[in-house]
Amino acid sequence: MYKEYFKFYKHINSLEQQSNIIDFENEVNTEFMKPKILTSEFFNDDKEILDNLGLKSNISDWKCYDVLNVPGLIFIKNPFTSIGQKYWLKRCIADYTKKPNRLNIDAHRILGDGEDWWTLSNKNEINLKLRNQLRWATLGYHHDWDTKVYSETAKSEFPMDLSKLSKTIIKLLQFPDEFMAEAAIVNFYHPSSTLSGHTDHSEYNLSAPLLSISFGLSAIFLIGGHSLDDKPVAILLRSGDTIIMSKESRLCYHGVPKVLLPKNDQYFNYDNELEEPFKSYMQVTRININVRQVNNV
Ligand SMILES: O=C(O)CCC(=O)C(=O)O
Ligand SMILES: [Fe+2]
Repeated sequence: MYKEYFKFYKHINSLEQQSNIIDFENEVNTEFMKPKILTSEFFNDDKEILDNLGLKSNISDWKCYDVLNVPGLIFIKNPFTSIGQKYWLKRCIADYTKKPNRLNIDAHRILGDGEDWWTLSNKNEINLKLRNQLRWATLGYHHDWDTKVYSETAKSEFPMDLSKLSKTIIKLLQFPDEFMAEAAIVNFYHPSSTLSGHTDHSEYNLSAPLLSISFGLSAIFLIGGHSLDDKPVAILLRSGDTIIMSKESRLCYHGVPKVLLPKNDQYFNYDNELEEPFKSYMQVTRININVRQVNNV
């Protein structure tokens, strides 16, 4: 079932007549989602912390939902300020892609000693091709995509700011345990990119939630059950939208069958006031930051 739906959504060209896609921009459809009430305590005490992390500091601006078809899946409608989005985008593009973090293009040996992907991609026209070759960066524990294991020998320091952001969002959602951000994958998508259905099961701690933040182009996120035979639901993710995979949903099949160009998404919300070269890169890019706790405490 999952694969058939994936194929279907991969080939759609616009959102028109796609009434099956859950779109949190529209009226809240109580059949699919339940608004989640956050207590104001944290907000009142820590407005400054939220502001420093690029998050909206008023509780009334946070719109969170439980996705009823997928128990444990929480959707947060863009909790970032416009300044916050720009900050995180630039961190992903220009900083998290530097050593010691690992990139898919490391294997191609394109970057010389002391060279980094973003600086080199912007040096001249020829290197523009390099821009499109980056698909992912791993931070903290570097996930080995071949062996699918996290190893103590393949590990670098996890960025403090991203750790703080993840901990704060998890705390706001009133999860009982403190979240330890130990591994992250930053995915870079272009309009023709897809990510096929998979489960993230390599972490030793599978009861901790997984945090997934998207920026830039909108995309269809397809999430099913614990088996590929379960019927999936399609959710539209726009810039800033954040999802938490916890409890049952933590081990559900999920993927990205479609990245949408702005002209195909009437509610495209990304207010591209970036300076070059970030601006032109983000016109054709979706970034997803996937943060995981690896170990048990
Ligand atoms: O891009 C997304 O929204 C999902 C990424 C993902 O599932 C992963 O990196 O494991
Ligand atoms: Fe995943």
